[in-house]
Amino acid sequence: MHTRNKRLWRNHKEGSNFPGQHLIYSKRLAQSLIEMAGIGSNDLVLDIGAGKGALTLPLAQKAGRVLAIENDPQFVQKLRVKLDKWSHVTIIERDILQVNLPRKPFCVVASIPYSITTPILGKLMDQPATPLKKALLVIEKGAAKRFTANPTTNPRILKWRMFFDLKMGRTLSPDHFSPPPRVDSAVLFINRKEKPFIPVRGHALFSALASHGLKIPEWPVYEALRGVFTPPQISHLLKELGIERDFPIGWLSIDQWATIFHSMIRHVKPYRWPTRK
Ligand SMILES: C[S@@+](CC[C@H](N)C(=O)[O-])C[C@H]1O[C@@H](n2cnc3c(N)ncnc32)[C@H](O)[C@@H]1O
Repeated sequence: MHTRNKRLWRNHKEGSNFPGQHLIYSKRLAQSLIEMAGIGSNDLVLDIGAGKGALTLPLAQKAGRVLAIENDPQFVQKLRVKLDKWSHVTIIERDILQVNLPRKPFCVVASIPYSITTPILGKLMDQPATPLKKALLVIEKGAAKRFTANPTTNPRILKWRMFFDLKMGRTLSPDHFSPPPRVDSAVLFINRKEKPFIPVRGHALFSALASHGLKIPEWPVYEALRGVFTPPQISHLLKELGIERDFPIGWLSIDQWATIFHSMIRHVKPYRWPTRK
């Protein structure tokens, strides 16, 4: 058997029965992902779904501190053996969705379980006060496209993008993983904006505004926001946005959403502001 096929077969046999355990087997790929992430010796880095440590070990060589989170006991055992001598690596045997995130600034470099991609991203970005600096995630390519689409009609993604830049990087074909997933994967970069588009304390109000406005994304902006802005305020807003009266709300850019939010704070009486149902 060809060496690579042998390795694939061995990994396949050793892998547990849980779906989503598609392990990176190329050291070169792991190394290049970590280089792309730009991790340095002062960084605290989370490896979410550490598996057998494909990313954890090279991360340990670069980062100041690594938290490797993995909920499969067999993989955790392997991680403990592999990372025994690295005292700045902590292995956390838990479901990532139950883990308390660090209170000080941290980065993430991870090839995550695809089935819980949105909950993981939510955990990292729903509360913009969470001190996430940046992340490089390997996720399903379709999901990476959805999170980075412009425009987006998803209020949750819109809110994330008030605080973070989301960019899609290189595509990774299934043969980069063992066992290979059925779909292409891609790198997703998340970087905290130097200056957020809206203040952190306004994030819940922004969510309410975006959910209210995007109930029917095909609606024109004036129609979709009628319950919040008065007719004269809408006319003023359309000028500020540089759009025609019948422009569909679902076509607005991230910047235009920030403009709507600021215009609401400045001109609309608080009793008219939308609240999250
Ligand atoms: C796509 S694999 C990646 C493994 C490793 N990072 C690699 O690249 O080789 C995802 C890993 O997440 C783990 N995992 C799945 N659900 C998890 C959860 N809720 N919390 C923590 N780890 C989880 C799986 O056991 C698996 O090891």
